[in-house]
Amino acid sequence: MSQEILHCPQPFLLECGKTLPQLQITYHTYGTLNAERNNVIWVCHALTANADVFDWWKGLFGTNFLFNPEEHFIICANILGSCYGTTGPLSENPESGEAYFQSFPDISIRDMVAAHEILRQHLGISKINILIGGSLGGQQALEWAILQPGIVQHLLIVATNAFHSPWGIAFNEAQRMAIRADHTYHLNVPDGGRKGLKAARAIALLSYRTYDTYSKTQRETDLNRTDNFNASSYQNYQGEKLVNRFDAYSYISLSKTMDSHNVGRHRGSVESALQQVKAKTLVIGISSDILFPTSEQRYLAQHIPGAIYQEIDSFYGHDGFLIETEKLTQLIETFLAVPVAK
Ligand SMILES: CC(=O)SCCNC(=O)CCNC(=O)[C@H](O)C(C)(C)COP(=O)(O)OP(=O)(O)OC[C@H]1O[C@@H](n2cnc3c(N)ncnc32)[C@H](O)[C@@H]1OP(=O)(O)O
Ligand SMILES: N[C@@H](CCO)C(=O)O
Repeated sequence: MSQEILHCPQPFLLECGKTLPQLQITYHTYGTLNAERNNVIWVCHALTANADVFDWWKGLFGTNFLFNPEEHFIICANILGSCYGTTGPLSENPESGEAYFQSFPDISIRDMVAAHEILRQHLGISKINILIGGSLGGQQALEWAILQPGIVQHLLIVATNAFHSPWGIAFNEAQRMAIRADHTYHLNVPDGGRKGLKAARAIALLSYRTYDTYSKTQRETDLNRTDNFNASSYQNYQGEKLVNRFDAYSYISLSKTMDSHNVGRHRGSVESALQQVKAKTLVIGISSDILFPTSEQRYLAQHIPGAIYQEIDSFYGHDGFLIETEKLTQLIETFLAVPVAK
């Protein structure tokens, strides 16, 4: 595995019309590009993950797993706006000499893809054999396959959508309200908004799991308890866990990126945008996903030419895309066994 940083000193024009004076992209690679240059797997990560896909998507990625460095050249870049080494709200704005914090400009999924494109060209990669992502990662992968239809050969998208739903936006807004209600967020300091972020993650967890997951994992065994329930402690623990590895400014920036995801923007319609995809596409839904319900993936498969839809029956809800790696492996292996039509 190698971790690298690409420094791009040129201004980076964003979809909103503003410009970042410079860009830094942190990325990981695993394995080596083969002589035919046809073994590239590019992973687009979700909201709070990072470039180390072997750490957060174990079971699908890693030695002895389907996507392994012996066979494949695997690339994963930290996304624009995040806090794991790529330019984001805590990066220094070279024009002011201070971190951006709330002044970080609005970014979009297309901007994230534009940053991936810079890295792809820097690495001299002309074809991506497999482009994969779940959730916000799937939104990027889909946009990329529309923007650059000639480059992606296989598109694997999980628990994602063509445009973010009012339901999803409402969840994100509730989380941003929690962060903005924390007065420290408005101080524009690196640990500003920690309490708000903790509450935001607790809200988000409700959309990543289900009634049944909570009933099973947080069930009370003490009949007489009237306070300090397991479910409460779990919400606090999960909030604290995120606060210890993420910041509120990146969180708000990335959640707004998810809200504005819409492949139809400036393309006439969502359906005609999806028609642009040339890659052989597998769309996977998760039966218990309440955040990105399976109707969204069925819609994708209906409008992406030749796409195949498969569903994972999972107990875990939306985060099943990170957990159900055996089921994902089976579906993907079967899908890849059919060669791409020439
Ligand atoms: C080093 C890193 O973390 S890098 C990871 C980067 N993060 C990502 O990429 C995001 C993607 N990952 C995720 O979202 C998650 O890790 C998932 C979905 C894969 C798994 O979720 P988890 O939070 O691990 O599982 P789950 O919801 O079952 O929670 C288990 C945790 O809650 C704790 N917990 C469970 N019940 C309770 C409770 N009642 N009270 C307090 N804590 C509790 C467990 O002890 C466990 O703690 P641990 O994470 O310290 O081991
Ligand atoms: N659990 C995921 C978000 C859901 O897509 C993450 O923290 O990145």
